[in-house]
Amino acid sequence: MDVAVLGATGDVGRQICTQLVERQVLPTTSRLQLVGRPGGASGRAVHGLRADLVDAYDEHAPVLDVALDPDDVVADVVVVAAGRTVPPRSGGVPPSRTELAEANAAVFRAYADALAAHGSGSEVVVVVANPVELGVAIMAERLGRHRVVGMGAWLDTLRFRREVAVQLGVRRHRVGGFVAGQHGDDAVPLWSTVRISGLDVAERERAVARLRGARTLTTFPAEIQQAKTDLLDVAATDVAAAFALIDSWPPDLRALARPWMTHQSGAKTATGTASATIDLLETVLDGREMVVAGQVALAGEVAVGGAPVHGVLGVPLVLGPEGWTRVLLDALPPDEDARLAAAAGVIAAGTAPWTAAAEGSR
Ligand SMILES: NC(=O)c1ccc[n+]([C@@H]2O[C@H](COP(=O)([O-])OP(=O)(O)OC[C@H]3O[C@@H](n4cnc5c(N)ncnc54)[C@H](O)[C@@H]3O)[C@@H](O)[C@H]2O)c1
Repeated sequence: MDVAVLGATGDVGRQICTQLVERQVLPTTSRLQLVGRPGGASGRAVHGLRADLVDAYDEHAPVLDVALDPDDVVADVVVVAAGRTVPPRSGGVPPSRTELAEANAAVFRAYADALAAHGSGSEVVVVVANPVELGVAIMAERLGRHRVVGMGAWLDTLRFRREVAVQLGVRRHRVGGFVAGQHGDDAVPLWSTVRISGLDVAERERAVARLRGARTLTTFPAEIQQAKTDLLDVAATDVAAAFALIDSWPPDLRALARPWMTHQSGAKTATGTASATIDLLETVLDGREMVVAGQVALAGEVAVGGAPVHGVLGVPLVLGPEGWTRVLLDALPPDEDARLAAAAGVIAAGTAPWTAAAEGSR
């Protein structure tokens, strides 16, 4: 199986390529295509990245190949890490959400059109670039919705599991449970899906109640906004104190606040993002099925707020070699259902201007 990484020389793309090779996810007979864009800095750097990876990992590296034209992308699995990113607040005037969406919609469209025209018709696409939901919407329209998965919800899920695990004093692999919704402020930690290996139902319910206290998700959006304000305030003079402050918060808030602060610190979140992406790639490449969370284009498989969702939403799902097959979401408690409905609304509003229906009406 071959993999192509679009935006290979970006911070996230480079980490994905490095981890793919270093962790020997691909056999030496497979091909890893490093995709840059012609004319820009990445068009030059992508050749250098290839040489650097060979330098480091020649003994076990897959065949490394460079492509600069979307029409030349050939792979069984395509990772979309190309596009603009939101700079930290200290990095000048950030692009608005609309500007970011406009810029990256063009990138998503260019690669999706090329894959639709020249691809095998069976590539699985993992969207990393933001807005993840927009990438999924645009690529799913052109390539078929079951072949396209956004990885933001899986990254959010791993972060949430880690924070729950830390609080319980256990390792992350003993904690299950998912984060759904939108990647970003409208992520929805599904506390009702939390499982802790070794604990029976009653013990788990007691443990979760202890972790959550009296809070529900009703106040979660306000808590996130307050957390950001407080962190910017503290980090203005002491970044270490800002991270220490996060440690004093409950697990679901920490799961969102810590990566946000990491990005604000200037370190970015490339390593964790790449590692979560590799999880999904390993699943697809291995030919096995795994329950993960991901942003996918739904066609009514899930109902939130009493209405079926026809659009992109992060949900727990079964991922396999041909993409995602099923959503795994039982009836939710009212606070989770309401937050998920709100997230679906935010995503629908954010993707609508760039979907085929909107293009057709221009
Ligand atoms: N889903 C997640 O959990 C998650 C986490 C972190 C970052 N991200 C997103 O991943 C994306 C990449 O982040 P980064 O930190 O690597 O950014 P970066 O600026 O370091 O790299 C961006 C890459 O995209 C390429 N690129 C930009 N515009 C392009 C275009 N028009 N055509 C082709 N290539 C283009 C650049 O050449 C560069 O290689 C961003 O959208 C970021 O928001 C997502």
